[in-house]
Amino acid sequence: MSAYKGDGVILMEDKIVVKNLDLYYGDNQALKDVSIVMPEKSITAFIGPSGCGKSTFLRTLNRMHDLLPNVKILGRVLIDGQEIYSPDMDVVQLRKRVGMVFQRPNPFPKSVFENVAYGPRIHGEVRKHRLNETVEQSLRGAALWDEVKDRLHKSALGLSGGQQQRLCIARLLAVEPEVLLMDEPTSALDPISTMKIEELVTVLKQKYTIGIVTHNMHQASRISDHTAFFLNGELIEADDTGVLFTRPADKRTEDYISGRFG
Ligand SMILES: Nc1ncnc2c1ncn2[C@@H]1O[C@H](COP(=O)(O)OP(=O)(O)OP(=O)(O)O)[C@@H](O)[C@H]1O
Repeated sequence: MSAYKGDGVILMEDKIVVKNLDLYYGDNQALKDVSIVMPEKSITAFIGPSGCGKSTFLRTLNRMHDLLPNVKILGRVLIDGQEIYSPDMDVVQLRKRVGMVFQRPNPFPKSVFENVAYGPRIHGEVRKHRLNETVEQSLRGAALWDEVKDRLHKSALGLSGGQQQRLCIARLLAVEPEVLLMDEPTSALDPISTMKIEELVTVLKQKYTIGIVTHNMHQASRISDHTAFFLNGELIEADDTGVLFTRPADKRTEDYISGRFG
């Protein structure tokens, strides 16, 4: 993996290609000329000190900023070669293809079943047997089925934090996404729940392209294939995780991963 520079050839296995991306919140530039590729069916971790733009970057990949006023975005984001900021992009379809989970699990105050069935329903599925199948497959896919199969019609808010986070992942899987974005998905969880999510993520990469923001460098080195280091809105370095953590090319990366700042 490399930080994408210039107009080179886009490889088939590059699911996401970002070129010269700038993002401004009003006058504050939060992303500066970011160019990177995210290879298909692999995990890319985004690391860097607080406020360096990791979450902002992740949110550009499914146009989450569309919902905020005063945000200006320049540059290009391509998914499967398609410009996601093109005016004819269907944003509802984009968010189905590129799903996101957040730091705090946010299930709806509905049953486990209804949480997972929600997405397929809003995309038009009404057949009961199809919904049942999708809910079961998605919960299995999120390694949650065995824990909830006897309480499908009870409130999702009665689940533990770790179970709620896996439910949020099941909710994404139910609409058959291609890319899963995770913004510090384990930072509110205990070590056992964290381990279960980490195991799950490494299984999910067989089918999905995954981007994960983490403050935990052990986590990044344990689970990711590629790591990107951000500082003050700039992408300083992106490389295979093994390389970035052992032979970083930039002194600032080395200082960060060795704990000298951040
Ligand atoms: N909705 C917003 N409106 C205005 N400025 C914002 C908004 N969200 C983030 N910022 C600013 O953009 C910069 C990058 O923030 P961002 O949350 O992307 O960083 P981060 O690396 O994810 O931080 P953390 O690790 O603390 O979550 C910061 O200066 C932040 O204050």
